[in-house]
Amino acid sequence: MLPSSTSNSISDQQGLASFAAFVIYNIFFHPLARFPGPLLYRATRFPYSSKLLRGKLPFAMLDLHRKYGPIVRIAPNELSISDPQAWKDICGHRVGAAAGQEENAKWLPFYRPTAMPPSIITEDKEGHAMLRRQLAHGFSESAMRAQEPIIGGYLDLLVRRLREHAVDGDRKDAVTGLPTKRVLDMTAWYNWTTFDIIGDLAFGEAFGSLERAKYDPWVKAINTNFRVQTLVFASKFLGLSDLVLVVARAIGTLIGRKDDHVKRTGDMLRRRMALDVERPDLIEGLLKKKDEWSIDFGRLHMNAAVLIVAGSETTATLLSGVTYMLLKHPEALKRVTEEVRSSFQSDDEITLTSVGNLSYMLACLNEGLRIYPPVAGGLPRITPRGGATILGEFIPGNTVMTIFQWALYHNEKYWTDPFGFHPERFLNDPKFAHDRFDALQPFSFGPRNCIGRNLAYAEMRLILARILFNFDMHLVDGGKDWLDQPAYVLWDKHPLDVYLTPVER
Ligand code: HEM
Repeated sequence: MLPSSTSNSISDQQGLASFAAFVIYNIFFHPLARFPGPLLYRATRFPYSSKLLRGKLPFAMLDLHRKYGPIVRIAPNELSISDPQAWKDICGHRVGAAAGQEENAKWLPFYRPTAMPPSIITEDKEGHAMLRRQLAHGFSESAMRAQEPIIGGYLDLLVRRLREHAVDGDRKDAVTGLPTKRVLDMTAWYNWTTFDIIGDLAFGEAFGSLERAKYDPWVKAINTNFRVQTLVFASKFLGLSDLVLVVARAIGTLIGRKDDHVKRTGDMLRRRMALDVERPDLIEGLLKKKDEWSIDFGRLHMNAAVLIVAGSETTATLLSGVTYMLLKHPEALKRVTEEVRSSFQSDDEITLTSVGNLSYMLACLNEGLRIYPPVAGGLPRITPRGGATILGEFIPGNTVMTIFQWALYHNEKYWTDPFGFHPERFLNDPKFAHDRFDALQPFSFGPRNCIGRNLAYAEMRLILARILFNFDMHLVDGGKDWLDQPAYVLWDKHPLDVYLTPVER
């Protein structure tokens, strides 16, 4: 029998040899070998995983696309694709030249790195089509009109709570003699607002965050959960068993709390189901025809939870980003504030219909979506077994393909001054005539695009209009670059500290 040190060294050598063979295969013989990219990215998934874990992947993609062009091999089996046409080719409806072609499915190791039931986001084509049909009514124009009073109630509450919190009634400023201003983290306030709204629209009751001016623990856990999912996904490729262990423990502790959350949201959903009236909310479509098609409570619950996550964090992120960009650009802030204040005499004139006329504010929101897309990271798809044609190139089967929004929106090939905040680019300013507006798809594209797009725009316009109408805003730490944040799939947002001065009328 060999001594254990000798057998270890033999197995070490074997391990090394098979790793070397794996690397050589990836670089020279893999079906993606002809695609350009840095050697280390083509050879292994280490550089990708390391950037992903540090929240730097979308930024790294911009550098790679500048150097290698629109198709870059960023892992042995993955291409990053950065071109306006990519949306149609990868995510678009299978019509025209693509008619009859199979869809590029969502890449499940990324979307579901741990065992969890499927939701509308991760369902297969048939399951997705059915859920989408059932949910469509809740997101229709008429449903949104019916939801307006529900949303309006939370916006009244937001303005009231901000007026109460903007100043410290007990302390006076030594110079002005006025009550001392309080620092408000607008990121949190936007989060509380959108979570309360979507809680009501998906479960029939709010989380009570605005009322308490405090994060609900379930909401807080969502962010942690996103990061844990990223860790699990990346650590699998890195083969870091220690890290996986840490992750597993982290999940273990989370699961302890997660059981409470699952029970709580389950109870919320049961209460909503027990309501014996039709309610114009998002979940109604799934409940109404439940008897005609089979959706069990578990799937219903999962989809309600997805509505909460998809429909709140994203909208709050964009509002935080736009607020920051406006505060950094006083000219734009002045113009948008004037637009809002000259359009309305009182809060109740700010409605779904009337905010539709605020064209400069819409341009600010669109520029915000470009500079700070809420879904900054990539959402990978996989080609069908027979391959797919993307940007006129044949891509072999089982290739992972990803569009990184942040990288696509900051490439000077498609945008004039891509890092500058220029709302006028969306108002036909000739300076930006060559911009590729078709590149901008913050809500994704095709049959699996965002079903909540109109609701998101409605919320963003209503919330921003109410804030600008009621408050003057100043950044607390004017010089800090708030946009310098880690980007995973979503952003890991810093607090956005602002002073608010209520406008008296
Ligand atoms: C600025 C705000 C928003 C942004 C940027 C955004 C972005 C996106 C993106 C990029 C996707 C595609 C996900 C994928 O391909 O895997 C998506 C899907 C989805 N979003 Fe949004 N979203 C926003 C607001 C909302 C709102 C308010 C809701 C309301 C509940 C919502 C509900 C959904 C749902 C249910 C899906 C899955 C749709 C499907 O698979 O058919 N989103 N969103």
